[in-house]
Amino acid sequence: MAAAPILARRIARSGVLPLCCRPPSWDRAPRQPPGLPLAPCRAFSNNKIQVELDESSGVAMMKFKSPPVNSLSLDFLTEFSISLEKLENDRACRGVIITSTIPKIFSSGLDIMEMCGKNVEHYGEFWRAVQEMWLRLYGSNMVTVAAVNGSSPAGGCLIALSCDYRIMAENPKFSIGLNEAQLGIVAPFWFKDTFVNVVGHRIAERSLQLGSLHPAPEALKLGLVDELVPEEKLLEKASAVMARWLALPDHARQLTKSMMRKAVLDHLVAHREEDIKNFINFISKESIQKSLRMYMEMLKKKKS
Ligand SMILES: CCCCC/C=C\C/C=C\C=C\CC(=O)SCCNC(=O)CCNC(=O)[C@H](O)C(C)(C)COP(=O)(O)OP(=O)(O)OC[C@H]1O[C@@H](n2cnc3c(N)ncnc32)[C@H](O)[C@@H]1OP(=O)(O)O
Repeated sequence: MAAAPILARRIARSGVLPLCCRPPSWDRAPRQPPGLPLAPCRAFSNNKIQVELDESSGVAMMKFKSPPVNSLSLDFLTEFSISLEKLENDRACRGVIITSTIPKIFSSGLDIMEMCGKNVEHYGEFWRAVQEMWLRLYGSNMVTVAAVNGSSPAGGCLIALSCDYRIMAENPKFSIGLNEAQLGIVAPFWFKDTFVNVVGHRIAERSLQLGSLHPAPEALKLGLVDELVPEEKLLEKASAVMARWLALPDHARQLTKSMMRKAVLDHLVAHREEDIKNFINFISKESIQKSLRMYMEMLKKKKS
C-alpha cells in the first residue's frame, strides 16, 4: 500500500499537521524525574487520536478523542491511518488496543456531514480515506483488539469488526451494528464481507437488510463481539486477551491472519477506483442526499 504520498497531499490540504512535522513525537511522553529508570513507554498524540506504546509489552493503546461522538471525518481518518502506519512500522509494537475517551461512544461511524452537500472531488477523497483506513486496519500485521466502550454504529462497527478480537462493555444501552439501511444507504461490499467473516452469512444478511443496531448482550449472542465485561474491567480484559495472542510466534499468527483475510482485502485493492466511482455516483444522487439530510434532522430532533 503506497499511501504515503496520498496521505501527505491530503494532510497538506486538510491542515492537519503530519506527525513527522510535529515536535519529535516520541519525545512527548512524560519526562521522568532524574534518577529514576526511564519508563519504557512512548506516546504520540494528534488532534483526534492519542497513542501510547508500552515498549516492554509491545502493546499500544490507541484512544479516539474526537468529541462529541468520534465521527470518522476526513481528518480523523487521516490521523487514524497515519497512527496505524507509525505503529505498523515500529518494530517495538506488536499489538494495538483500540478504545475511546468519549463516555458512552466508541465511534458514531462515518461523519455524515462529509457525505452531504459536498462536491465530487471531496466525496472521492473522503471515500479513498475510508478505504485506506480499512485496508490498514484489516490488513494489519499487529494483533488488534477493540475495547468497545460505547455505541458503535456503521463505520464504528466496521472498525471493531476489522480487529482480531472485540470486547464490549456489558451495558445494554450500548449498541453496535451496520445500520446503513436505516439511513437509506447501502453498506459497501467490503463492509459486508468483513461482517460476514465475523458473524456468518445468514446473520449478516438479516442484520444488514434491517440495518440493525444490536444491544451489547444481543451482539454477543450473534458473535458480533467476542465477550462482554463490566466497563471498568474493559481495558484490563483487553490487555489480558492481547497477552494471550502475543504469546504466539508473530510469523505464524501473521501468516494465518493474512491467509484468512487476503481474499477480502485483495477484492477491494483490485476494485478500489471502481468502488470510489460507485460511492460518488451513489452519494451524489438527490434521493440519497435527501435521506441523509432527513437522518441528520432526525438525530437533532431526538435531542430536543
Ligand atoms: C450500490 C452501490 C453502493 C455504494 C455504497 C456506497 C456507500 C455507502 C456509504 C456510506 C456508508 C456509511 C457508513 C456510516 O458510518 S454512516 C454513519 C452512521 N452513523 C450513525 O447512524 C450514527 C448516528 N448517531 C447516533 O446514533 C448518535 O449520535 C450516537 C448514538 C452516536 C450518540 O448519541 P448521543 O445522544 O450521545 O449524541 P447526539 O446528540 O445524537 O449527537 C451529538 C452530535 O453529533 C452529531 N452526530 C452524531 N453522529 C454523527 C455522524 N455519524 N456524523 C456526523 N455527525 C454526527 C449529532 O448530529 C449531534 O450534533 P449536534 O446536534 O450537537 O450539532
